[in-house]
Formats: sequence, structure tokens, C-alpha cells
Amino acid sequence: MLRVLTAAQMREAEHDAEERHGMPSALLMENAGRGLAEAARGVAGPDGRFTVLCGPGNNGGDGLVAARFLQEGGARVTVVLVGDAAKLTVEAKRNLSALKAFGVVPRSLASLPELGLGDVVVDALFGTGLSRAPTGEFAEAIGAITRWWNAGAKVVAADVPSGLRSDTGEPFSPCVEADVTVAFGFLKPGQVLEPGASLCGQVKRVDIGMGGEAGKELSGPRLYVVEEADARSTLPRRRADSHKGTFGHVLAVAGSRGKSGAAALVAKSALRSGAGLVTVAARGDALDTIQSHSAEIMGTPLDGSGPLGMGDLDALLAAAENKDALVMGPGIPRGPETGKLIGELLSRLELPAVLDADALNAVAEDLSVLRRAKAPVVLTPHPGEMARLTGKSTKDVQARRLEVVKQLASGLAVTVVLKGDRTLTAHPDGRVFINTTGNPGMATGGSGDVLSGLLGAFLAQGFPVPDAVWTAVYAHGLAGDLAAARRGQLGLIAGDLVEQGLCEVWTRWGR
Ligand SMILES: NC(=O)C1=CN([C@@H]2O[C@H](COP(=O)(O)OP(=O)(O)OC[C@H]3O[C@@H](n4cnc5c(N)ncnc54)[C@H](O)[C@@H]3O)[C@@H](O)[C@H]2O)[C@H](O)CC1
Ligand SMILES: [K+]
Repeated sequence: MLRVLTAAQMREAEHDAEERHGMPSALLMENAGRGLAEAARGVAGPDGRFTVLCGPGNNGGDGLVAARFLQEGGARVTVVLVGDAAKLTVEAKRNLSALKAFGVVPRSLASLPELGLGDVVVDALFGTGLSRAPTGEFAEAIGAITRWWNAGAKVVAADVPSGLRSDTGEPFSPCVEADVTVAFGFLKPGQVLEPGASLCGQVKRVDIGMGGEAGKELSGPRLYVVEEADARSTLPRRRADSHKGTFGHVLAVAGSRGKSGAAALVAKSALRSGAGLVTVAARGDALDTIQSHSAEIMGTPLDGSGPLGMGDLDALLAAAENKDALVMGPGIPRGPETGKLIGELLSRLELPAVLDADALNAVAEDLSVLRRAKAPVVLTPHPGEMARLTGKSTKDVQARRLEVVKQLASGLAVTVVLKGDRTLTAHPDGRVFINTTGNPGMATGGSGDVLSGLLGAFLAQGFPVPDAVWTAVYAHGLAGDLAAARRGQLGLIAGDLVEQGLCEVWTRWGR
């Protein structure tokens, strides 16, 4: 699990490093600059020419240190100071004099030749200290970097591509686009959230002496990037003396006439994700079709017709007996009483519950029903469903994903999965887990149903939230990546995730 720190938290951690570990910021900068130089060498050709653009703050300081290391290593280095040199921070000033002592005299931007293929440009203009849109000579410098990048130069960004808000991943205009971004000490939200993640290119995190524990007791948001080892370790190895009851029984309240596929995908995904048994509860006229998708799917018919409402309460309470997790929503017939029905079920059942699709739209009418839940509830909205849950526009949701998902999770005391590129899992205790697996090939009908089934299977097997949730999200995205590797993103359909992708994840993890 990699901790992700905001600019304010980085400053606090840097202060801690000095106070508690006796690591002065000069040493942090020295280590940062060395890591930056190594990354620049890593993208250079044999006789690479390096041009380092340095801003007025410590980000610029990192660039000056990197230039010195490159120079010491015998490379051809040009340094450009952008902004008022008198305003350089103390550390940056010290490194400027050191660089001059090494015989490197800064040049002006205007005096530089046009750069391109074979050149390496180090962007050390702004890092976490950027507070407004770059203008004047800073905008010109970013413009030059963009021109050179388009002409084939490799761009290595110090900490953050200049122009990118490190706390959100939203770019100002103009903003550098980098091939590699060297993250100093800790990842920043802007490096892992879109569009920042794409603007960073490959993110290489380097330790600079802040101590891994530095992030432990910081105030502010607790953000993490889930790594494959974390997801894999959530899933225990199976004991030889296990039986199908050991792995739980999922009840999927899903499907209706014309939407039987959603229920089948939930059920088959749950079965392919280790659930011992899966039962689908649906109206009789849909159940046969749902069960015809797979011999392993058991069924409980819900008498009556039309939308799910209070008349279905007793049948669903009975169906939920001896079950270990509930998945509700994909393809259900929704009506005016469905939200109330869900509230009643949650207030009486001890089952962890996943609410997706039309179950989310049903509770969006009155979110207070969720507060009656006796067991953990997981909501899995895509941005449009999130908009309905929060009364915001989809555009608003996408512009402030981190904030919106955190607010809903802590406000309702439920775990919320906000799907999309870099799916976010927010837990009521304030932790947010950022997912980095998955690809646009998964934007296909039924992909969400597969996640719901996978999640239900993990909850039925007793994996605790939030681990079960961010692990399911990680596995779902990885299944999509592995399936797309064989079928292409265009060719990928939800069934491939179930029949092939998920199985490849489990064999890859030895489970
Ligand atoms: N936190 C750490 O552990 C380390 C951080 N390092 C590097 O330091 C930068 C952050 O440095 P800082 O001095 O705070 O700010 P920047 O260098 O990012 O920005 C420079 C300075 O510019 C001013 N400014 C902001 N926006 C604009 C603008 N649009 N136009 C003009 N000037 C602007 C503002 O005053 C900023 O202070 C971090 O990213 C790391 O690269 C250490 O070197 C290593 C450890
Ligand atoms: K930068």
C-alpha cells in the first residue's frame, strides 16, 4: 500500500523528517536531485544532452542538484533559471552556487537552441508549491518544454509536471506533459488521479530520507494506492478440509424480464470469485432465463409481478436465511417502494450488502434508509449514479471525485466505490484507496455487474471491509487488463472478465 500525501502533508512530513529524524531539507533536496538525475539518465541516449529548467522554489533546487550530478557524471548539461533569481529559496541558492563552482553557468531561455529528438529536458519549474496558473516567463518556459516534447525530446518532471495541481491532478493552462515524473518521498494525488496521472507519464517514486513512517500520524486525508501484493494478501490460501459452505453463500437480488443477463453476470462472477454457492432471487418470469446461463446458479422465485416493493419483503427475508452476503440491484424491476424495501431488508438482515445499479437509484430517493443497516453496506456507483446519490451533476462529481466519494462514505457510514478511470474506494473512517488497474475496454455493458458479483463473493467469504472492497476493485481491473491483453480493448466484453480475466488473476495469485 503506497501512502499518497497532499502538498500540506508533504510540508508537514518534511518538517517531521528534520525534527524527528534529523534529516535537514538540504539533505532531502540532495537525495531528490540525485534521484532526478538518475531518472534523466535513464531516458537519455548514449550521448544525451540535458537541459534543466529551474523555477524559484525548492522544485528548482531539486533541478539544480540534478544538474550538478549530471555534470559530475560527465554529461553535457545546460541550466536555465526561470523567474527572479533573487527570489530563490535558501536551499536553491546554495545549490546554484555549488553548480557554478562546478563550472555550470545558467543561460537564458531565449539563448537556447530548439531542442528535440535525443534531448532530455528536466522540468524543475514548479512542484507542490504551484498555487496559480503559470504566466509570463513561466508560461513561456512551459511552452518551450511542450514544443521540444512535441519535437521528440524526452521530458522528466521533478515531482510534478509544472502547471499540474499536485493535490487534485487538475492541470492549469499551460501544463507540462512528461514522459517520466520523479515522485520525491511520497506519491501525490495529482500523480495518481486523472488527468494528472496521464500528464505525469511513468511515475517513479524515489526515497529521499523522509522515512516510510513519516506519513503515519499526519493530519488531513488518508489516501493510499493499492498495490498488487496488498490485493493478493487479502485472499487466504484454501485449506484442504474446506467445503462449499466454507466459502459462503451469496444471495443476488437481481434481474428481471429483458435484464436476465445482469443477474447471470453477477451470479457467475460470484461463482468465479470463490463463493461456495449463489442463489438469485428474481420474478418467476425471469428466473428460468437467468438460471439457464449456468448450471451452478440456484434460484428463488419472487411471486407477484412488477417492481420490487414491500410485498416482496417476507419472501426476501426468507431467501436471505443462511446466506452470507447480499448483492442487490443489477437489472431489478425498480418502483416507488423499492427504496423502502431495501431499507427494511438492511435494518433486519445481518448480511454485508452490495448495492449497485437500480438499488442505488432506489435509495437515492431517501438515503436515510442506509443508516438503518445492521451490517456493512457497500455502494458501487458509476459517476452518473453518484450524481443521483449526491444531487450533483456528473461533471461536478468527476471534477471532485476524491472529495465527493469521501463525503458520501463518511456521511452515510458506508463504503463507497466510485467507479471510473482510477476507481476510488472510500471507507467511513476517512481512508480512500486509489485503484490503478483497469482499462477503457471495460467500459462495456455488464462490467459493473461483474464487480458486484466479485465483491459479494469476497464478503460472503468473510473478508472484512474495506480490504474486501479495494481488493475486489483491484482484481476486477486486473481481470480486465489480462482479458484485454488477449482480446484487445475493443473486443472485451463483460463475460470475458468472468470466463477468463478473473481466472487468470487467481492463477497469477496462486489462489
Ligand atoms: N516536501 C519535501 O519533502 C521535499 C520537497 N522538495 C521539492 O520542493 C518542492 C516544493 O517546493 P516549494 O518551494 O514549496 O514550491 P515550488 O518549487 O513547487 O514552487 C515555487 C514557488 O513558486 C511560487 N509560485 C507558485 N505558483 C506560481 C506561479 N504560477 N507563478 C510564479 N510563482 C509561483 C510559490 O511561491 C512557490 O513556492 C517539491 O515539489 C519538491 O520538488 C524538496 O526539494 C525535496 C523534499
Ligand atoms: K516540476
